[in-house]
Amino acid sequence: MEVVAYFLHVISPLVLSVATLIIAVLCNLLRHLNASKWPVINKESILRLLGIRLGDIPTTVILDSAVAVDALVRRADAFSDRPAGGGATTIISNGRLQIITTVPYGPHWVALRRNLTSEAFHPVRGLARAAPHRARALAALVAGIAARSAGGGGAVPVRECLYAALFALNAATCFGDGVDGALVEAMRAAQQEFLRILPSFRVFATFEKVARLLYRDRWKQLVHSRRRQEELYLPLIRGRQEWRCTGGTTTAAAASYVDTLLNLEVPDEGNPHGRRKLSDGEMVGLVSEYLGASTGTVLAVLEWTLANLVLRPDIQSRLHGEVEAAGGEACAYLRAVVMESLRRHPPVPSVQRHMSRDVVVGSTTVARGTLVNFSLEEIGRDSKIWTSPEEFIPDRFMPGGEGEGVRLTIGTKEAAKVMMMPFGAGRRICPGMGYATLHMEYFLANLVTAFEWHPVEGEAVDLKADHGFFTTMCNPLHARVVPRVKLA
Ligand code: HEM
Repeated sequence: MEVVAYFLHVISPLVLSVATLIIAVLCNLLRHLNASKWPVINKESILRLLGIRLGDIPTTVILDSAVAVDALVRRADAFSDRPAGGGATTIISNGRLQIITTVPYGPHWVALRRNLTSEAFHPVRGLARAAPHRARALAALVAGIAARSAGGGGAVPVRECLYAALFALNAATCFGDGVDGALVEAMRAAQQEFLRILPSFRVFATFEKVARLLYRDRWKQLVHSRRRQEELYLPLIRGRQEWRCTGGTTTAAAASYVDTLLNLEVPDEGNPHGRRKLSDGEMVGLVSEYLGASTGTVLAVLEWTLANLVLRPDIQSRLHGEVEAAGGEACAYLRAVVMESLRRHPPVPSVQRHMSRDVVVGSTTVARGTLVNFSLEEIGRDSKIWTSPEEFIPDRFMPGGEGEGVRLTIGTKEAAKVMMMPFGAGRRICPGMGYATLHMEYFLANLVTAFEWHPVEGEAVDLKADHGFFTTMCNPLHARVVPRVKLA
């Protein structure tokens, strides 16, 4: 028996590996002789044959909203950790440096998250603090679109315009006033590139050392993009720190996210009762998380919404009328349009939890070590809940509609009537929900007030999705934009 066990555990994998390599070499040789008949053998297929799946963890997928709520909200004690290796900062530091998204549930997470929600995203103080930055970003956006529209005839690259405006706004709430425009632009370019390549770093989530050997170029890219962030963010963080040390004072009303991070103390891992300041590496990661999450998500929702408005002039014209009539007050139809966009095109298509123990979900037991993937996209398009779920129908969120009164903050009391969860649920629900909702409504209301949005002649609006780090339009929206009033 022992001989058999030895063969199974030691010899057979070796034999299998050598055999696989021989097959790979033979296949590739034969491909050169008859290219159409033989499969391409590359690094990924050899690893698959060897049974190694880098970045892959046993996964259970949840598509049902009731099961999702039961797990994320009612069983929050077991569903509060994400899988390791989710962010570049964490991967590159081998888990030593953590950001809000990656830190395991516990006192460190509480400190980081509370800092964000009680300061930068405080529902009154934080959002009021962002108001002047928001107004400036809108003015620049409207002027930029008007210039690109060339009086109503030109095709406006909508994503490009939105990206510049939203990033400038978030850079201002992050670093405070007075960051040089060229530097903001360099940060935007670096962050956009970083988000583009981020999904490919998933291979480092498991067997990191092996993955680093096999994917050397990808690792170099990861290191390079992280260095670039350090080059760009650290001087600004240090500048803010020096300014404070030399007597610069920040009133609560003017504090930036970086100011709150400089004040913050987190639990000291080496000293059970001690607290410590954040390191440079942690701050760079947290700033990158803030800029990436606050820009990429809102940008995606606004672009999807405008695309739907271009395709549906009736909805656009009603939205314009209702926003004008509301005269700056809350507008139910505006809220309905944003809700429908979040339902139909959630920028974060799924949320993950990592199980640290066996747990029963629905009728199955999910084993320790499993990754549970909750599909927010499928939940928002569940035909058992929504009529014609693929259609863009904001009216479903108006009085009498099937989505009337749907709430996005899901506590145990609301758990029974959950129909969508674009911001996730449970303890790790998105902390940026209020900030994002305010900005989506603010920019959308102003963009339909300032312009009419039309298709570009000869160019179809394509609603195909690109499932990158955020779900965005595969083909960025171009629109013919006509100013409604003569802009000064
Ligand atoms: C339309 C806008 C947004 C959408 C749809 C969205 C969606 C999400 C989702 C689905 C999650 C995962 C929740 C879970 O695991 O249950 C999340 C987490 C998170 N979001 Fe957002 N988000 C948005 C805007 C923002 C903004 C503006 C920020 C600002 C920095 C932000 C920062 C974060 C952070 C830090 C987390 C991790 C929270 C934690 O682990 O405790 N998000 N978001």
